[in-house]
Amino acid sequence: MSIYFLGGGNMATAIVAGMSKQGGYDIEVIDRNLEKRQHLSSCYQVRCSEKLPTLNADDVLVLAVKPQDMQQSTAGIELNGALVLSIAAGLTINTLSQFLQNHQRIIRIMPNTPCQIGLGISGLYAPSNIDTADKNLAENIMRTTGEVVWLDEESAINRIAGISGSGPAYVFYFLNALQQAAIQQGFSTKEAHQLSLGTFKGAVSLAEQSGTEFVQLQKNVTSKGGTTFAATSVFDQHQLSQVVADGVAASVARAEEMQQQLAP
Ligand SMILES: NC(=O)C1=CN([C@@H]2O[C@H](COP(=O)(O)OP(=O)(O)OC[C@H]3O[C@@H](n4cnc5c(N)ncnc54)[C@H](O)[C@@H]3O)[C@@H](O)[C@H]2O)C=CC1
Ligand SMILES: O=C(O)[C@@H]1CCC=N1
Repeated sequence: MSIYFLGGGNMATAIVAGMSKQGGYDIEVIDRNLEKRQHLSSCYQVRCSEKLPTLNADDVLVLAVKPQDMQQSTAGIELNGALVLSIAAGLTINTLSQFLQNHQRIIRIMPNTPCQIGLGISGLYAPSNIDTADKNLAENIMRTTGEVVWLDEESAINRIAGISGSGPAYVFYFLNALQQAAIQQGFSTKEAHQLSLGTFKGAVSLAEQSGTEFVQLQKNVTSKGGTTFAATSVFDQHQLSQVVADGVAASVARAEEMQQQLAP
């Protein structure tokens, strides 16, 4: 059995990194970009090529090109019954099946970039025609990259994209904002980076290890009339929680809109 990746960009590289670290998989990445192929084959135990070969029924094809490139990229593929795992946002099983000559052995996955270091979290959805062996295969592949959550309905893929799929970008956004604020307070760029990252690392590990609710952990930092309260009061005035919820809703709405636009 070989695992083929169609597209060797950011997300495919993150998954390949996780899988390579665990080992035991025969992986081939297909990318039209020479630099990407050179990067992948020099960093990981993978073969790289420009064109997908004819597949066998026991192979797995991971569709990892941009949603807008999927139809063109999959034209003429000879699957011969291979299992297809699609990580693309906004492309339903139905749409993918139409791109792939009515192929029916398709599982959707919504991963995220921390898969690269084995700390990803991926949502998986399989329609009712998919058997347990295929589900286990998909789950085992994604477990090499982190946590796995099975979803009961396909629409949940759009919703999980707005939380954990896009989520690392939200965290980096806040990290950068904290770094910029530290620079405004007179710290060097390097110090500001260390302070922001160290704060996140410590807070996330504390939340994980203590198992305490996030709200309680926030209270534990916040002295009455103190400095934290002064900061979080400003966040509340700007309704930062609502801003986050609106951002997530916009992400989910965009996935739904892409679904409409990209359906044949
Ligand atoms: N980046 C992320 O955090 C996440 C991305 N995804 C999904 O993953 C997919 C890929 O996204 P990224 O990796 O971010 O994009 P990317 O642009 O980094 O990678 C796409 C790759 O596909 C290659 N490509 C395009 N057409 C091709 C073709 N016909 N044959 C061979 N290679 C071709 C490009 O050269 C590029 O390297 C998307 O469908 C996206 O919705 C899902 C979850 C998270
Ligand atoms: O931005 C995107 O469309 C992709 C899907 C989830 C994360 N990145």
